Amino acid sequence: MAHTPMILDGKALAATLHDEQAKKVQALAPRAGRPPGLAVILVGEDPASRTYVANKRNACRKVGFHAPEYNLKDSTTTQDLLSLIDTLNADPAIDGILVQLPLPAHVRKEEILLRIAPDKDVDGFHPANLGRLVAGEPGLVACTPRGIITLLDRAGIPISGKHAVVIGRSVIVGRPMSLLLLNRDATVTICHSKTPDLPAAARQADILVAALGRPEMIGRDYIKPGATVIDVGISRGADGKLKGDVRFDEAREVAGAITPVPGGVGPMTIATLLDNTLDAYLHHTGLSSP
Ligand SMILES: Nc1nc2c(c(=O)[nH]1)N[C@@H](CN(C=O)c1ccc(C(=O)N[C@@H](CCC(=O)O)C(=O)O)cc1)CN2
Ligand SMILES: [Mg+2]
Repeated sequence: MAHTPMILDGKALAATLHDEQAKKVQALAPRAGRPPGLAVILVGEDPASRTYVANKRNACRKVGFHAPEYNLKDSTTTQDLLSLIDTLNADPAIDGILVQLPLPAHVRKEEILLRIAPDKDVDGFHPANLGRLVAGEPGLVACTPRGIITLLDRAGIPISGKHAVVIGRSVIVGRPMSLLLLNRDATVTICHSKTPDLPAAARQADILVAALGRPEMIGRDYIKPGATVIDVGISRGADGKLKGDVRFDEAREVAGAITPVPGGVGPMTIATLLDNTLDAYLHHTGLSSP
């Protein structure tokens, strides 16, 4: 009989989370006298970024957030963006500020991310929040890795005591992912382009997180039978189809559980952005979760 892994359906879980978020907004907004507010900033015309930002704004509005959108020209300067962030930092209707990445090359990204008030940093990219994660203290955590933890938890996949291998060391995914897994008592190996014998390192994993950004690089030989495989990669092939970093058809024959692309990690990133904004809203209003 063919082996069938558990499919970790991020799209379905994101829809459930959005229902839960809408109920929380309904319960909390009358007490706070305002809904949660997320400012969504896009600079330039990158088509993928436009799609993600539209999806974020639509998700926010569906659950009842106040979600002003700032679509800025590619020629926007670092100074223009800093001024906008200062205004939003001071705006009591705004709980979270989202600056979609990548920014145009002429914008000084580090300066922008540093300017966002840490308590409104719903992407978790500010050094203050990264530092809290390193220290194992509560703070806002990057959406993709936090969303992956939620996906594992809701699927009942244990983390404590497991060996997790994270391929990729970006500040957006690989590094915070490794720390979140470590904070949940996994034994964590971080791999990257200079890791010798990457397949052998990956085969140690009970939980394998592929976030290297190389389409369909991870095949059967990287996966221990029964492992949970989380595919963070997303790129569009010449045929127009979305591809992950994992060869899904090979991986499904060995993995115990696996995320599809699309419909796995991506929708969880957006659902988690809303969870982070709700956390910031609770902090700002002094309310507790219903
Ligand atoms: N400020 C940020 N910038 C970026 C982040 C981020 O978390 N914060 N992450 C990525 C892009 N990203 C969110 O912004 C993102 C990527 C993919 C998806 C998603 O839902 N993907 C779908 C497919 C969508 C499609 O058809 O293209 C899926 O996987 O099913 C959501 C968010 C970089 N920038
Ligand atoms: Mg730059």
